[in-house]
Amino acid sequence: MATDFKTIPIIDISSLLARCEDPNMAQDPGVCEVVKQLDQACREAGFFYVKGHGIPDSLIKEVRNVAHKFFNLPYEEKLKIKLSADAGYRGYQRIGENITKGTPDMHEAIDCYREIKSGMYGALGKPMEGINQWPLNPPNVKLVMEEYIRLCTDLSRNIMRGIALALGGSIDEFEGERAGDPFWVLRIIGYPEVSSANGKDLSKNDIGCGAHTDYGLLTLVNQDADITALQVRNLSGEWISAPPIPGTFVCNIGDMLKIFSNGLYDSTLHRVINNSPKYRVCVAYFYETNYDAAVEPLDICKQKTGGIGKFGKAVYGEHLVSKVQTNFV
Ligand SMILES: N=C(N)NCCCC[C@H](N)C(=O)O
Ligand SMILES: O=C(O)CCC(=O)C(=O)O
Ligand SMILES: [Fe+2]
Repeated sequence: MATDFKTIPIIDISSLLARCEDPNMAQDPGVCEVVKQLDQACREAGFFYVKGHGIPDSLIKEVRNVAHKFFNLPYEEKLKIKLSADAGYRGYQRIGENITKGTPDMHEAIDCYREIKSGMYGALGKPMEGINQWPLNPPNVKLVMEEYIRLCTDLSRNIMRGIALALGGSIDEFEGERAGDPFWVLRIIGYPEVSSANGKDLSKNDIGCGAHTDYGLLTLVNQDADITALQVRNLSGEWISAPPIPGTFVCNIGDMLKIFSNGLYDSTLHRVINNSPKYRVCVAYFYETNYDAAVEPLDICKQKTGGIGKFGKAVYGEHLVSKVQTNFV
């Protein structure tokens, strides 16, 4: 984030999506307009809303609906899919189990990752090996989430095509060894409401998720309507709210895109505070590079930023593992 933005822009990406399979898409005026807006949003805020994304609203709501049903179950039921290092950090974490910068977060969640078959990435992949622990109750979670992940993956790939053009690259800049085989992460998150009964007190700000950046390329946030809780930090340190807007996802840039773009785009700090009297659900989908991608500034981005690489090479899988290994109590 390079500016004191006060609001988060809304970008209608329908004309980008309509041309995404066209090899001459970069010449299309409608695509050019979306690309221009993406570039501005990524430079200024690192956050934007996408509308015209094509994912059915019924599925977006169903995803949050099954999440509410799961979090409403008794603790013993939720513990049946408890997260552990042995399960590849997949599964359910209770409120306070996730830690951000040393402070327990006031959220519970189910973490899911693209599956890694045993030995697939050698020692690099080992900590994340495991199969996802989908709840059996409510019964349709796996089915709904797998369909949702499929659509979010397609959508993200297409947004990344627009971002590739925005950076002055070719449309397939983030294909192949970079992100042709994207690793994805799904976090199904619940933030308790404000009430003295669960230890939350109106007079203090309990942090649902402390200030952090996301780890990969792009995040798609599907948040409950009517509760404003997500906040994004601008250059002077003010927290700008990202309220839910019907028909949109909140979309933000992760650490790997910051490196690829040589800092032209930043992975903006954000946090979550649910000060409402209602339990809040958010389902965050993270589109990441190939698990074993070696990420370094793109030449086209170095040229735009003084010619010198500002970041060394990072291996995405190492970055992810260093995070998950310190994220839990
Ligand atoms: N995969 C992602 N981005 N997860 C976001 C969780 C952020 C909080 C985490 N404890 C942290 O400190 O990173
Ligand atoms: O709950 C939200 O709105 C965002 C959650 C988030 O930032 C994350 O899980 O990385
Ligand atoms: Fe985040």
